Amino acid sequence: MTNQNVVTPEVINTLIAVAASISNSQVLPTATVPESLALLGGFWGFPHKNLMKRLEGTKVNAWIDSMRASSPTRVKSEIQEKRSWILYHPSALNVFDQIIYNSKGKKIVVFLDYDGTLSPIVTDPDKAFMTRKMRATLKGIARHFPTAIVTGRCRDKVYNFVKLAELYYAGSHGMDIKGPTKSQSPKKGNNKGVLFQPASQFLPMIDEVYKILLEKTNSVPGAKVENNKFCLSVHFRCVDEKSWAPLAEKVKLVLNEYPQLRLTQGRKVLEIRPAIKWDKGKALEFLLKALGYENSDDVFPIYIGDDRTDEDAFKVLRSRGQGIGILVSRVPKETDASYTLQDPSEVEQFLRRLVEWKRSSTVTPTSV
Ligand SMILES: O=P(O)(O)OC[C@H]1O[C@H](O[C@H]2O[C@H](CO)[C@@H](O)[C@H](O)[C@H]2O)[C@H](O)[C@@H](O)[C@@H]1O
Repeated sequence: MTNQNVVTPEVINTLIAVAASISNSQVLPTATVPESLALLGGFWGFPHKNLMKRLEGTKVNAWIDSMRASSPTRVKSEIQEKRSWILYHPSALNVFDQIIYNSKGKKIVVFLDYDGTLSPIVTDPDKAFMTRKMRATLKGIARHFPTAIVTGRCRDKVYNFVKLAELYYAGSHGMDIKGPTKSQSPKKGNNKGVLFQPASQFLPMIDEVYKILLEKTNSVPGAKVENNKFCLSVHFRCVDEKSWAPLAEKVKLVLNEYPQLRLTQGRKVLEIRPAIKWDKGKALEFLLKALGYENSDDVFPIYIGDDRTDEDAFKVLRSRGQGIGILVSRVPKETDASYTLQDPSEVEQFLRRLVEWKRSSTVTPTSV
């Protein structure tokens, strides 16, 4: 039995909380789903996993359908469907006490995606700032728990947004890992030296492809190519939908010359990365090992993320039967996460509760 299935007296509270969250759930706006979504045959917003596999290397039309589905803001939602999704993936805020109960006696380790989790999705990727409140909460989290940011972004860039030296950073979808440069708890081991770059041999190739993509896409208004060091992002959030197909075609043509690279999708972004067996899930495992929890039952990892790439980490937690995955989403999506939060402000609330709980449960010796 995994932690996620433990039946305790608190389960009763959980069920009450879930029932409350269902009765509070709002009816989502009526559908404006592109027809292509229906063709994808899967759940709203997330094309079915098997289908996604088939999409890699197939016709550009399939990619376009998937591009349309990559950042759904409105879904065809029957109240019943939304309710059943909430039932299977309750709000982590509503089941907070249950989560704490399940973590009893274990060391909580916190893993956080950046875009869409700690910062809201904005049109300009260079302006995806966290709020001051989020930063203060994150500082509190890092004071009490080992904490890592796991992101598709370049590690240096995400560091410039977060600016907290006490965290672990796993950039480029986990292909660029670095430990804290400042320790919050010097007594508890020192992982400052942790540095892992499993795709370092791809650096020259990524730089080369970056330059080619810049040149090939500059005729597409709104397209933006971002160099994330070991990965590249081709953003189409600001591209007219009519130009999505030509843009995807250009990217695919370039990648045909580079079979060592693969193309995946995030939220209105095409992502190019080395075709190695490394992802956010592997980064999570690597970090747990670095922290001394490789084969330990005494750890309770909490991973919060909003993107398809975060599913690799949710899957790892499920297969280890440890900790919990929390998906950040307002709409039902196919996911391996156990719980949900609606947006970065709910993520901040959840993290703040974690800090408050830790503070109140830490016994401070009274002076005589
Ligand atoms: O793993 P993540 O931290 O979620 O990073 C994934 C991508 O995030 C960024 O793009 C996304 O956020 C942008 C800012 O809100 C938004 O404009 C864009 O449409 C989103 O896809 C980042 O810019 C990418 O390089 C990352 O791959």
